[in-house]
Amino acid sequence: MSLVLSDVSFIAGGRKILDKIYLDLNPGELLAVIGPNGSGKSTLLKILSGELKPSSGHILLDGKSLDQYSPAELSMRRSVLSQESEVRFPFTSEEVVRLGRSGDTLRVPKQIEDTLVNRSFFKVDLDERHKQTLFPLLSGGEKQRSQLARVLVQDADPPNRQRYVLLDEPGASLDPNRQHRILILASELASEGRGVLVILHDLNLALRYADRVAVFNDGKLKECGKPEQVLSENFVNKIFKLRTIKIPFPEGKGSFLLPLGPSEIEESNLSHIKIIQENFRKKI
Ligand SMILES: Nc1ncnc2c1ncn2[C@@H]1O[C@H](COP(=O)(O)OP(=O)(O)OP(=O)(O)O)[C@@H](O)[C@H]1O
Repeated sequence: MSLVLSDVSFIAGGRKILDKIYLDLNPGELLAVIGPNGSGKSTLLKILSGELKPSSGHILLDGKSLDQYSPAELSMRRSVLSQESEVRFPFTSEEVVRLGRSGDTLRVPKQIEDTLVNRSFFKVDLDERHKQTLFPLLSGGEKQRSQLARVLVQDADPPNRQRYVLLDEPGASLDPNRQHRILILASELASEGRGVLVILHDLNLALRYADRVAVFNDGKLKECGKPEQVLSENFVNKIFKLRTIKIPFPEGKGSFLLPLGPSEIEESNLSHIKIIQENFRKKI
């Protein structure tokens, strides 16, 4: 049982946006997808969710081709947070969240739906005031958390639990505290048995929370593996053109990447950075 991309390419506007991708998302894991702007991450998510059809290749959802599922069947198996989260209608935040259960196959008695809605709002740290606020009047971070609550509300208790949760930059508008909390929430969803894919730009969130990281560049999957192994200083420099220092936490509890600046910085401007780097290394 998994969500598998096999030899998937996507061509649009005369360009290969995704090039022969093999990737799987397994129940119980948090997979971070990272890569520079325009590297194909959101396109990948749209293909995995069934929103876009690949130009070639196959997608298998629990052993069956994705296009053999009806939209209603798909909505019971996977939930999706896309990058675009604007709502143009004058809906309250609560009305937007309830849309997450509007599919025929997701209908439940009102009392159960209310419990799911309240639980989802609680998980994303939104209260009664936010619920009743018109969506367009919410702050950017509140809109993003409402949309995440809409994704969470699609999920029910076993046996109707979603198998796969696909999140495109869920922390993009969030403050640093909430960025961590969203990743903790994503980890919990994974530890309850779901396969969770999260597109991220913060390499340190990937290092800290992901079980695996898939790195895209120019439409190609460059690496996929344990974040600690994949995200070396050299690799990050090569893919993101970003100089970093990798600093280990004590007692082998992972590490984080200290960003120093774009690799285009002239060597002569790096003397102070080299001193910081040396000092760190001496301390550790
Ligand atoms: N339908 C399309 N027609 C033409 N070009 C497209 C189409 N869809 C995506 N692209 C292009 O494909 C590239 C990858 O887009 P995508 O949104 O997948 O990148 P991304 O890695 O998610 O970027 P970001 O980090 O900026 O969100 C971009 O250059 C985009 O303009």
